[in-house]
Amino acid sequence: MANPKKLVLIGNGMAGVRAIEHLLKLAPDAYEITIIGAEPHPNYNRIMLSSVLAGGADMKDIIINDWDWYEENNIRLLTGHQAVQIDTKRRKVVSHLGAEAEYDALILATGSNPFMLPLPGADKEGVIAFRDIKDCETMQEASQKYKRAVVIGGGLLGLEAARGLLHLGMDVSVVHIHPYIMERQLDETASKMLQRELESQGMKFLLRKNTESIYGKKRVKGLRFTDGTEAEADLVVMAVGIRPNVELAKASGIEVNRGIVVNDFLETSAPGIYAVGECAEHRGIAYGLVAPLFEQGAVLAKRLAAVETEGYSGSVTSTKLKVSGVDVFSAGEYNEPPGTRALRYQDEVDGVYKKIVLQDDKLVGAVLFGDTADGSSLFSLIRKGESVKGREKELLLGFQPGGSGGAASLESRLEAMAADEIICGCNGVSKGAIADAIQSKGCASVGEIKACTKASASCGGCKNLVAGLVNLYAGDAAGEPAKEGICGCTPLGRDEIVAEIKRMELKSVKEVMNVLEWRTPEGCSKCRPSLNYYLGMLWPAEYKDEKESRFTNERYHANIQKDGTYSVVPRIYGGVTSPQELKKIAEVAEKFDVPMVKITGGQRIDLLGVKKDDLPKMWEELDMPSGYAYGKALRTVKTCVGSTFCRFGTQDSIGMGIRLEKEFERLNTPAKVKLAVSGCPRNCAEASIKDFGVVAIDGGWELHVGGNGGVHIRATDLLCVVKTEDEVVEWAGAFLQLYRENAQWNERTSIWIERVGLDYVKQALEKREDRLALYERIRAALDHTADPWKQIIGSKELRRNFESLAPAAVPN
Ligand SMILES: Cc1cc2nc3c(=O)[nH]c(=O)nc-3n(C[C@H](O)[C@H](O)[C@H](O)COP(=O)(O)OP(=O)(O)OC[C@H]3O[C@@H](n4cnc5c(N)ncnc54)[C@H](O)[C@@H]3O)c2cc1C
Ligand SMILES: NC(=O)c1ccc[n+]([C@@H]2O[C@H](COP(=O)([O-])OP(=O)(O)OC[C@H]3O[C@@H](n4cnc5c(N)ncnc54)[C@H](O)[C@@H]3O)[C@@H](O)[C@H]2O)c1
Ligand code: SF4
Ligand code: FES
Repeated sequence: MANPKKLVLIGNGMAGVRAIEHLLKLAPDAYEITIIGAEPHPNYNRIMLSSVLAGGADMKDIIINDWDWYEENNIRLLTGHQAVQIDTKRRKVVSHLGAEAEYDALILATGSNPFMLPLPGADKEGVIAFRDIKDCETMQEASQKYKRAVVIGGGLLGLEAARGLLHLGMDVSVVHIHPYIMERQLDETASKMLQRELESQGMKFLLRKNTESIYGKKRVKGLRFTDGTEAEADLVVMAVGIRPNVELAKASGIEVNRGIVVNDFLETSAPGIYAVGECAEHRGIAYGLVAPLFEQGAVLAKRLAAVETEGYSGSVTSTKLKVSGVDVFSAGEYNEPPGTRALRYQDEVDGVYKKIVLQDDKLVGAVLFGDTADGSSLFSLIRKGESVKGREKELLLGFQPGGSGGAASLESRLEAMAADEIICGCNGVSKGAIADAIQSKGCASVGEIKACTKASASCGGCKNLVAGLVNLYAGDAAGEPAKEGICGCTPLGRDEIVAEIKRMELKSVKEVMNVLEWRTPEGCSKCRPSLNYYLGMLWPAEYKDEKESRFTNERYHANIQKDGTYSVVPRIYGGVTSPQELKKIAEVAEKFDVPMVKITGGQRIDLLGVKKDDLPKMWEELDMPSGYAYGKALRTVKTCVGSTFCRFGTQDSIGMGIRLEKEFERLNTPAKVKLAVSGCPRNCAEASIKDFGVVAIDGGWELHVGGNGGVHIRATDLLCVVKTEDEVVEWAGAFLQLYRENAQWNERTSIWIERVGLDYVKQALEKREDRLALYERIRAALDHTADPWKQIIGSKELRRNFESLAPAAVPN
């Protein structure tokens, strides 16, 4: 295009930049674009600030478009610039630093301002809102120095802030003006169930409290309420709603009501000026959730690209609270207005509540607590507005607990969904669009689908559904398997192989290769250990481990070193040893001329440089269990000193760590597994980079999963919060077994979780019956394990292997 027009966007946030993304797809060369953003960051996912605060994501993970994206798209970006003037005659915008940008078209996407209650003392240090990265950092810093936090407002934002502050180790109270929390999304029953659940996680509630003033000298010390009571606080977070940011528009003479008034094409009263996002008011509504804002952005992009559009006609919204361990969904009319009827299901044992609201045979609202899996289906029906006569009970109870549960019920749910049902509420992506991305565009993972369709790119709440669709459709594409075989010896993928082993009850590596028509009769160094693992996992009682299918390290139960010697790491439970044990290790090291004794990162002692022939003798003299430092197995359980000695410790992390290690030692896993237990959120045992990390909080334990501190560094995701040590063990066992049964051989939990999605894991573990079934299966597997060093010491035949120089069957 010869003379591109000039487009200026004010507000580098979620709605404005999404509109630009659409526009770049529709008409990449139509405009010369300038973006002016007051924050000093590139465009980021504001929604995920809650997860950053709660330890479920890193700041770096929430960038949507990095600096390079602007450059690649020839966008002039002015960050840290607040637009302060719009000259509508000369069509020019001026920033507070004096930068200017001329426009033919201008988009206002200035978002909202958090509403700050105009209370005496609201200007004190330590009184903040929760809106941007800066607020998030302020809370993180405050938690290092201070203990007591009060959140004013028990809505979505307030509860997510409170959960994050609990994670940061603060004592948190939520002050709410109404008799029950989230009254804008929930009825009283669901709200009370939610409150109980959050209380069990350590959150406190002060209901029916109207704040009168904030006291303290320079920094806040507490709040005073109108009923005369007080609450102490070193940090106050106000989350009492938002107000569209309209100042600039108003000052520029653009029509403003609550928000900047726009028509169905997002046009404001000023020619050439559009508004999109939270700052815009469409048909009397200013939205505060991304789904409608993204819909607006898509319409605006079409308008700017001169592509025909019917315009934006408004949205029905749904919400989900993003608090780990709590499933809450609400859509439409949740409070049974006159003329509606409601159907309810309540199960106090499993903590499940469901309500659907009907009007004239149509579904107009839904509230779900404890089991939100049907949320997207119900929401689709609300949006469609079709009659559900005769199906009411099925809608309420169709997939109630007690069904097949876990992955199977997810699959059947997905199969039953219509193609136009929305899977990703934030981005409005339907089942059909995802199926098409898998089948026609070759997307084979959640990440690829996200890149292709945007599904799962915002709150991430739909990841398990997207992962479920990948499982459902990958493989159907054009009748060909979408996945590659596990190696060149077979076209079959991991899931097909495991399914066939189960179906045909295949019991040896050779049998699998024969029956499944391996291309190479002996297999290779990839498929043989995988098959050995899958067979052992599926038939723990009957399958005899095939040593020759294992790598050298696992055959000799020691790590081979570059000079051909081995290293020996005995198990030291929870990193706790004793003078007697240390003396024994020292004597053995001297006796066998061990050239180096090293303390490992996993709190154990490594005897390096041991000759192969000496291994059994050394194990005999050590008389300690194998530490499995060589295997795809449970390695260490790192612990901090915890409440036994540390003044910050809230729980006995050493005892918990030793219990976990004793419970799961000798467990074979798809790849190595490391655990850690910290006695408080200071997290000295680095639980947030372990496969399963346990962090003590007041009155309970946070369970984190999928971390990795190695080459591919990944922080854990928060799985849930539990109260007792027994629950920690039950969840750990269930999680490890789920991983054992579903991951590919050699796939660390960090990669596996990225592939299947945290929500898949949460859903598979959320029901106690499913957890207990998994736990029983892991116990059954553990019942058939024995310490390999002891087995070798006690068997002349096995000892002989260490004298011979037989080459490894499977090269490393
Ligand atoms: C912690 C948190 C969690 C949330 N969770 C969810 C959720 O789970 N689901 C959901 O749907 N929504 C959620 N939301 C709401 C969602 O983030 C917002 O609806 C969305 O970000 C609004 O997009 P926007 O572009 O209109 O505004 P914003 O994303 O706020 O962007 C506006 C930008 O404009 C800039 N700006 C303002 N004035 C000027 C000016 N004069 N010059 C230059 N720049 C300016 C601001 O600094 C800001 O960067 C959450 C919000 C928060 C704070
Ligand atoms: N999971 C999500 O979808 C999510 C998460 C966070 C934020 N958000 C969005 O961010 C925006 C801001 O969230 P929010 O929770 O602040 O807004 P909100 O308006 O939804 O809730 C504010 C809550 O504060 C309470 N309140 C008002 N005045 C009070 C007072 N003086 N004392 C105590 N309580 C008082 C209200 O009763 C209400 O429940 C909303 O648009 C929300 O939808 C969404
Ligand atoms: S993590 Fe453990 S050692 Fe570190 S401060 Fe907390 S209790 Fe103490
Ligand atoms: S539902 Fe929020 S990203 Fe899909």
